[in-house]
Amino acid sequence: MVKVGVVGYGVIGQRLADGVALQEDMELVGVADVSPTLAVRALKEKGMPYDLYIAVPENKELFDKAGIPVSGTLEDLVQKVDVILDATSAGVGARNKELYKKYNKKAIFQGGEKNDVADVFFHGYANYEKGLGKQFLKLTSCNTTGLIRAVDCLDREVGIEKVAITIIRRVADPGDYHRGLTNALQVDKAPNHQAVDLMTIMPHVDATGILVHTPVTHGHIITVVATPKREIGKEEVLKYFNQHPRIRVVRLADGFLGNASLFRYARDLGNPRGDMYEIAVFEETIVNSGKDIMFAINIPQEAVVIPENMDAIRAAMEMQTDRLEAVALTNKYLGMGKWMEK
Ligand SMILES: NC(=O)c1ccc[n+]([C@@H]2O[C@H](COP(=O)([O-])OP(=O)(O)OC[C@H]3O[C@@H](n4cnc5c(N)ncnc54)[C@H](O)[C@@H]3O)[C@@H](O)[C@H]2O)c1
Repeated sequence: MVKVGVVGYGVIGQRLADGVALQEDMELVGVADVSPTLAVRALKEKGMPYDLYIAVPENKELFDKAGIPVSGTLEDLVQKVDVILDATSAGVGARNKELYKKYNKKAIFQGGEKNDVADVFFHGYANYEKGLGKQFLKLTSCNTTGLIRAVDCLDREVGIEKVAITIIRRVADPGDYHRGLTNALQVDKAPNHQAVDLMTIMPHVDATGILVHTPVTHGHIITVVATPKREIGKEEVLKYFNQHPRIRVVRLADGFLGNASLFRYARDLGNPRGDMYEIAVFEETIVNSGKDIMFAINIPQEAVVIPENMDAIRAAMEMQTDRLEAVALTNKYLGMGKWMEK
């Protein structure tokens, strides 16, 4: 039985571990990672089918806190195995190599490492013989692995002289956050800073909230549940919003279905860059919940703060001492509230 260790229990490492466990002539001694990642937590929840070793011993406390049993350090694992499958984040394998060398163990690195990490750049079908007996092998990347399978298949049958390829590459794996938000939402801890900031400016209002990042660029949407000091209905709320030159009430029924409709409308208006200084309230979202009132607003993030910046100049420079006079001037010069003109 060849004893194998998997270092880096991420997207590839988890699958490598499962793969080794299925080989009847190999024994998976364990897997190693640096911290209680979600994959490591899932390993624990599955009942620790594989022993876990930690690559950064100082992080032991994090594993203890998460109740994840640890069988030793990466160095312990390396000593127990014949060969390591290193599936750590690109570039880390080259550093780990020193440890594998120290104990004279063989290691196989993944596509993210530089080619010079290994003695041979390896593909099971195309150059198996080149890997024979070598200490360090490096696998091809996912695309290259598949590509070579196909080209090698034909090459062995008929001979191939030339290939030209186009790669349409997926940008991230499911669940990845490190390449930005791709098909993913990201939740922040509560209270969100907007609620805290609101209380700084309006200390008489108790505010809290949750923020979820979403991979879109044309504006934020905020839902607000407000508890008024006296009962207030939709009509009254609408009346106040309708009177405000920096708040535009729009209707779903008119085609304002969300942030993108407003962005397009701003472009149709000929606004530079599709900017909108005003927020929009979606009329059909205004609803009572008991004595609370709830509604959704659109925030055009690129331009919405411009008017308040103009106001700040007015205040700082004491251009106007009266608030309404100041904001009215800002609004006038920015051409705000045109939609209110009948
Ligand atoms: N994701 C893919 O589709 C894919 C396909 C083929 C090849 N690869 C290659 O596989 C390798 C791993 O990629 P991945 O997508 O699995 O990455 P990943 O980020 O999902 O996993 C890497 C894991 O290594 C751990 N790690 C980081 N430093 C470590 C250290 N010093 N010791 C132990 N563990 C450590 C991380 O915590 C993480 O769990 C890279 O070389 C990558 O280029 C990835």
